[in-house]
Amino acid sequence: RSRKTKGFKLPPGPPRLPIIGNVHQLSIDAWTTFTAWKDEYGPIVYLNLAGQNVIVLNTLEVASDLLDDRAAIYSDRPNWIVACQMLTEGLFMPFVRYGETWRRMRRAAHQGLHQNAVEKYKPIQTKEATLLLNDLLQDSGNWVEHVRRAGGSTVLGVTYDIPTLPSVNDTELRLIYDFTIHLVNTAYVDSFVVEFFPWIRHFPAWMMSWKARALRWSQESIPIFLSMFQKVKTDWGNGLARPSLTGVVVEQQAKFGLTDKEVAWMVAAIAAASETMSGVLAWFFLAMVMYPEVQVKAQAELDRVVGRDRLPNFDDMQHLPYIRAIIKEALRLNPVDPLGLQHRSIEDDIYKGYFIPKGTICIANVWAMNRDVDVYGPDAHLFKPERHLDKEGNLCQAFPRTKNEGHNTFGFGRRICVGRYLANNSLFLNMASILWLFAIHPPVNDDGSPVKLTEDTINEGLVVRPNHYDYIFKPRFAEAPKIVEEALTAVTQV
Ligand code: HEM
Repeated sequence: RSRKTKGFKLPPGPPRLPIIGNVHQLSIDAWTTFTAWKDEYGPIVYLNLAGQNVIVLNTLEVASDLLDDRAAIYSDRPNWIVACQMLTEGLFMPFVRYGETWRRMRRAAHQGLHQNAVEKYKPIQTKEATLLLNDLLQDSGNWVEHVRRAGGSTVLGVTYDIPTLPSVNDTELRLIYDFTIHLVNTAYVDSFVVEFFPWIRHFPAWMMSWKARALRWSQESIPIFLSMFQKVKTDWGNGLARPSLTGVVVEQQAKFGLTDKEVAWMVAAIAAASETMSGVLAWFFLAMVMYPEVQVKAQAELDRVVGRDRLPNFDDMQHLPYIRAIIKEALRLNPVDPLGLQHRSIEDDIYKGYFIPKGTICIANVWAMNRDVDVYGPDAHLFKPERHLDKEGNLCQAFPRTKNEGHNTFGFGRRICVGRYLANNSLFLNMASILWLFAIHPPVNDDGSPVKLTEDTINEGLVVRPNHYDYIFKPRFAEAPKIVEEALTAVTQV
């Protein structure tokens, strides 16, 4: 402890046990525990996880003060032994430590995904949104697979210029999906204890079945990522590739100073983000049936602006503020990542009279911030798109420090989600098109009674989704399926 920090206390927190500290108090839905602790201990809660200092940031004020305003200190990631060191060679972008390699990756990713750069991906997003409508028309019972396919196919199209993937079981989609799920599960569940007792990692693989398994699939996945990247690089060199994120990076690879292996990992991390999109759409469907008046209002806006002779498109975006407010509300009320991604501090710090030691892991309780009654009012727990609109019905920036989003679901500071513009565009076109085409009705039991809907969650590791429900999708008007069919012919001919 330096002289500067001497005499300052750690933030308050729950009592700890010897050796393990607060480890036993963590659960799969830790955001509910953290939110309860907010009332007891305040906006910053200190935990000790078997010697590791952790702070939970429960309000936007403290999270933004530290992770945004003091980003030079709070932009590192925890040094996860399994996820970072053992399985991804320290190169999986969301886990990469704050330093030169991350800076070079981030610059390259930004170049391909900033607000203007994502314009060039709109044709891919339009095609995928139309395909999704058609899939839902043909077979709405499998809406989860269709939504997952569309999200994955969009992101893989954007990253590797891969043509539309027809099935959720397509090889590339499965690879990315399995890789991410394995990574998250191995890192957070199977090998959890290694993070707190690092010497366990040296135990032989036969004593820890996850270790052999994890090393095997990691070694199998890496060459596939490299070959997907190499294909785009070769096509780009031969003038065969269409616009893609990998293409953008390959074109300026020397400028970014990234090796082939670093680009391959960076792009794989971006492709792995596709699951987030299907999670958000799952929450959107639930909101549309739990709040039918919102659905009706959105469809009135679509009828007024788009009409019933064509599908919505990106040119309609600025004229559909209510739909855009629905996107914000879907991301706010039930964030797919209720605890964001952990940051880590690289220097001792003093904040609000508390000592925050160097190396502290910072967990942003996004769920609590997005439902904070001091920010969103007493109806913070309700799905209410109007909160993002002014009296004239135009989008307004009612919630300072949320980077014009109206929520905190894309994270903070220098590590804020680099794919957020792409994600917002895809969410817009999917939500607008689905609401244009379908009236979404709540599921019913075999005896015709309504199924009880709740906001209970399923934590899949990478994303937190609602329980599965069999919604009923009915075209809103007789000509709609024909219009979708014509639009499909047009986009698949491009
Ligand atoms: C609605 C969907 C999405 C949500 C809710 C989301 C959320 C997040 C969050 C919370 C973070 C961590 C921010 C922090 O550390 O404070 C993050 C990081 C990241 N996201 Fe997203 N994301 C989404 C979609 C995407 C998409 C579509 C892509 C790629 C095209 C993407 C690529 C990334 C990458 C590469 C990082 C790591 C950034 C870094 O560590 O510097 N995300 N995302």
